[in-house]
Amino acid sequence: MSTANEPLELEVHRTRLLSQVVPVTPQRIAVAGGFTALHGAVLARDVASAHPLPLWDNSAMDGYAVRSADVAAAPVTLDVIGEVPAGSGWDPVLGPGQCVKIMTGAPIPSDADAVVRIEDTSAAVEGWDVKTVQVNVQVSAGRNIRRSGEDKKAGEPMAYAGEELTAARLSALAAAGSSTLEVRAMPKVAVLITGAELRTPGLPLSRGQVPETNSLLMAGLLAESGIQAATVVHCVDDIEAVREQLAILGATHDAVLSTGGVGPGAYDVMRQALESEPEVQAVRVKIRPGQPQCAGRLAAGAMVFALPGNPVSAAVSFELFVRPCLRSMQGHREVLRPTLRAVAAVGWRAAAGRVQVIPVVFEHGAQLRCAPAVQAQSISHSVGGFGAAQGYALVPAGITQVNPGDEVEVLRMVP
Ligand SMILES: Nc1nc2c(c(=O)[nH]1)N[C@H]1C(S)=C(S)[C@@H](COP(=O)(O)OP(=O)(O)OC[C@H]3O[C@@H](n4cnc5c(N)ncnc54)[C@H](O)[C@@H]3O)O[C@H]1N2
Ligand code: MOO
Repeated sequence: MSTANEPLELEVHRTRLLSQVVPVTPQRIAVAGGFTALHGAVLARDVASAHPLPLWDNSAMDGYAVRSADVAAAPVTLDVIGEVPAGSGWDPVLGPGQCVKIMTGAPIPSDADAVVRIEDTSAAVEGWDVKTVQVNVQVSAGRNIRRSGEDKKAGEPMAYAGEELTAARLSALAAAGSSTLEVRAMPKVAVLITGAELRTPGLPLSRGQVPETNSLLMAGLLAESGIQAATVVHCVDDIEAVREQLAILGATHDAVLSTGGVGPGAYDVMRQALESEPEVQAVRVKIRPGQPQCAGRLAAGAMVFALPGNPVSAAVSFELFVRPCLRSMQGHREVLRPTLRAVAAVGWRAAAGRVQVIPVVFEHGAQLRCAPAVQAQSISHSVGGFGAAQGYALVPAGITQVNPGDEVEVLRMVP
């Protein structure tokens, strides 16, 4: 493990980690029956439309497909020679004064050039079983017709490598004729928890013991990033036991996240277990909270992110370093969450000399406002106040004080 003597800028540490990312191998998945594998996955290739959208000129309304010239003198009565329901391939020949019933989405007969809505007609009998129909309005050519290719042309780019298959994008590609898609799946992630003071939540606590909550935190943050934690392991505070776990998890996962044990203390086993790893760096980052970080690539293969144990420090580290790397592994074009501007509803002390990453709650109104969810002087351990946080304010290193009304940059995690 290499150790940086000087504290690193946030971007320097993040850029170095991103340079160590190896993207997950792409897979080709059939769209039919492939929803679970495809939804939320990231395209590994650009995709173009296989056919025009809509496929053919079709009706936008339930009504009658007519020759517009026949209804120029409306009201007029037309002969109804048949019906084109959705899904029908029938292309009836229409003579002068003839029309067909047509349903929304059905192909327009080649001889018709407009559709009259059923509301604009009167039939001799109730319902659709009619031989003649009176058309009460004029329609111009093209009225109520959805043209082939007006949405997307055949061969038009539909989506690009690095874009996520949202519900909208996945259904668009299926509509445009994709039968298989080449995607990168979610990385397989393990969570490794150390700390002799930790007890399963709900168990009685002796003096010095605390509920183990970082596994819930990490699994939850992963889930909120679209990734299911594949494995959660609780390991005793023993260097050899931790090394053994790192070797097992590192060979079977794409990434291993741990919390705790990266400080300089004698019991900080994670840092000590990683000392033998040549591609892992121990650094102090110029942020507060989240200064001590050990991260890089394990000899076993996976990337490792050994995050500080303080819960808010671990959550901040996840947001700033882990999430971007996991998104990069998945091939996401955008790995960073976009920042917004918000107005500080109250003032607080910043972390002069370091970027302060302070959990905030948002107030909605004419402008986005934010207020700290925890005390600015003691962010890292304040798991209680953090529970209400909806995002973070990022206060630059040069600032010592945020005043009410100041604009700050924020990351918004909860809508
Ligand atoms: N002498 C120094 N001490 C510390 C320094 C330093 O530079 N010199 N840095 C401080 C900073 S900053 C941080 S951050 C922490 C990093 O500590 P560790 O990563 O070694 O974390 P632990 O000591 O294991 O735990 C810290 C804190 O978090 C609680 N914790 C840990 N794991 C969990 C969990 N799974 N669930 C709930 N809570 C957890 C733990 O009980 C401690 O309270 O070091 C400072 N010290
Ligand atoms: O830098 Mo540590 O992560 O605040 O408490």
